[in-house]
Amino acid sequence: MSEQTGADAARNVSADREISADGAGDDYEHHGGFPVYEPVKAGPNYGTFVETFRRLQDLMVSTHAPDDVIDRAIEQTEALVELLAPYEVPEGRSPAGFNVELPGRGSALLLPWKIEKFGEDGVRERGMFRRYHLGGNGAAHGGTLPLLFDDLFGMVIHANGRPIARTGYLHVNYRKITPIETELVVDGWVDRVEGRKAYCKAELRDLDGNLLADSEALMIQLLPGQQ
Ligand SMILES: CCCCCCCC(=O)SCCNC(=O)CCNC(=O)[C@H](O)C(C)(C)COP(=O)(O)OP(=O)(O)OC[C@H]1O[C@@H](n2cnc3c(N)ncnc32)[C@H](O)[C@@H]1OP(=O)(O)O
Repeated sequence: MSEQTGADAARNVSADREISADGAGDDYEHHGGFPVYEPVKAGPNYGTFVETFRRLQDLMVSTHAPDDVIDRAIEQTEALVELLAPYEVPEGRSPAGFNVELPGRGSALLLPWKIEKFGEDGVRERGMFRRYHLGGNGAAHGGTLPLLFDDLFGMVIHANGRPIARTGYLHVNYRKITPIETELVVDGWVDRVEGRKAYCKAELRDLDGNLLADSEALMIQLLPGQQ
């Protein structure tokens, strides 16, 4: 059995399919009208940076601080904005989203889940919905599940060796309450392919194997030039 972790496998697949900056030697149809991205490697403390912000996001929605504390928080946040703003870069040049060994690949937008398996037969991720993702009464906000599934399906397409695709539709069945702050597992795979259309499926389960939600999506391969 391979000792490769899911993140290793994801990194290796990306490296195998790495393409030169001008796209030379690459089947252009592989990436439709997408620019050619070179993965941007995160520095050693980037994961801590993102995790600290995630903690801040949790606190943003779970505190009721006095006005003077809010005033100090504004000051300190403004100082952070001033610190980071000079380093703003165009799409594709930030480590956010490119680092498969980090939860949510290092993007604060994505759910902080880690890749456990990354193969042609599917992708598995493990993680939690956090306080930031609360909908009501202990359950994850219903809008956060499509985010998890949609990003997973993008990975499923990549892991399956298919050209870049966009989501045509995404359907979610909410079967049971999805709790926050509880470790969960999601599995996604390509169910069938019809030309440009890949029909994908996914299941979100708790660690007792209970099905919390499942999803089906149509991922449509981009044509050359399609954004
Ligand atoms: C860096 C990696 C990015 C990874 C992306 C991650 C996933 C995402 O979140 S993508 C963002 C969300 N999705 C979008 O914004 C997509 C917006 N839509 C589009 O851009 C276009 O509709 C696009 C490109 C998907 C397809 O357009 P187009 O090439 O004109 O395809 P079109 O001819 O209409 O449809 C192709 C086939 O799919 C079918 N189809 C298209 N949409 C649907 C739908 N919603 N339901 C059912 N079938 C559909 C069509 O009927 C057609 O089938 P057939 O070939 O059998 O006749």
